[in-house]
Order: sequence, then structure tokens, then C-alpha cells
Amino acid sequence: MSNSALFVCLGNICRSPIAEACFKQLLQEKGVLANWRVDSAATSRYEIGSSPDRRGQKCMKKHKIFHHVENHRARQITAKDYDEFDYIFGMDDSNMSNLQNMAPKKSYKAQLLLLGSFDDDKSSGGIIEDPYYGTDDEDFEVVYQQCLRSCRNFLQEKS
Ligand SMILES: N#Cc1ccccc1-c1cc(NCCCN2CCCCC2)c2ccccc2n1
Repeated sequence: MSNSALFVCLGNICRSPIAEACFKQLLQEKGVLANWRVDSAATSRYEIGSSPDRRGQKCMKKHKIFHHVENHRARQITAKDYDEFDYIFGMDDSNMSNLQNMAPKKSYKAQLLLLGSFDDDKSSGGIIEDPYYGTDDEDFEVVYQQCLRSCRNFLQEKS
């Protein structure tokens, strides 16, 4: 059974830490978290070393999932990640094209997947928008709900 997933967004401080935390929470509820390696990363170098965005922290604390990523510090994806992870999830089309362009020239293990493609609510067209310039908690709550539905459906499809 494949057991490693990397969640990726532009800066690794807003969307991908929330997705990582949702995925870990679902695995913990299923009693299989110990079987998985789960992490998150950025396509850019914008925020390397930064903690998750404070608005995202607030949202994750509200949903009691911040403990899964409270020690996370933003990092940029590496070529090694493409051979170490079974699944690499991007959040939007820009992430997906960056992931394709940053991939090693040779073949690699990871499947590159748009996380929102697993969301049964199709109103966002599978895109989890960047909330960085979002002005309130609502934007982060929308990201959280999209990530939770998508991660839940992905795990159901896998089992
Ligand atoms: N870029 C863009 C962009 C476009 C549309 C919506 C959001 C963003 C946006 C902007 C950010 N940082 C501000 C610009 C950073 N500097 C850009 C020029 C190089 C030096 C760094 C973000 C930081 C962390 C996570 C997500 C972010 N997302």
C-alpha cells in the first residue's frame, strides 16, 4: 500500500500545511497514521523557514488539527521528493505547472495530483485558491473545508 504524501502550494505557509494537517487527522482517525509519511512543501522560496500563516493557525486550532503541523517550517520541494513520495498534491493550476517544470528529467515515483480534483463539491473546479491576500478567516475556512473533503475522498478511493 502506498504510504507517503507531500502537499505543495506556492509558499508552504497557507494551503499546504492545512492540507497536511487534514490528511494526518484523517489517517489518525483511521488508526493508520504510523504507516504514512506526510509532509508539505513550497514551489517557491518566498517563505523558507517560516511558520504556518497565523490565519491558518487560527483555523487549524479551531478545528483541533494544528498539533499536526505546529512544528512545521516552510521548505521548498526538492528533486529527491519526486522519488521519495508516492503522491505529490498541488492546490491550483500554477502549482501543477510548477511541479511539472521542477520535476527531474528522468522518470520518478510520485504521481502529481491536483488535490481539489478529489473534492465532491465541484463549484471551485478543483482549485484551492491562494488565501494569502485574503482579508478574513472565511478564506482560510474555505481552504480548510476544501482540503478536508478532498483528503477524505482521496483516502476513500484508495481503500
Ligand atoms: N506572488 C504572488 C501571489 C499572487 C497572487 C496571490 C497570492 C500571491 C502570494 C504572494 C506571497 N507573498 C508576497 C510576494 C512574495 N514575493 C514575490 C516576489 C519575490 C519575492 C517574494 C505569498 C507568500 C506565501 C504564500 C503565498 C503567497 N502568495
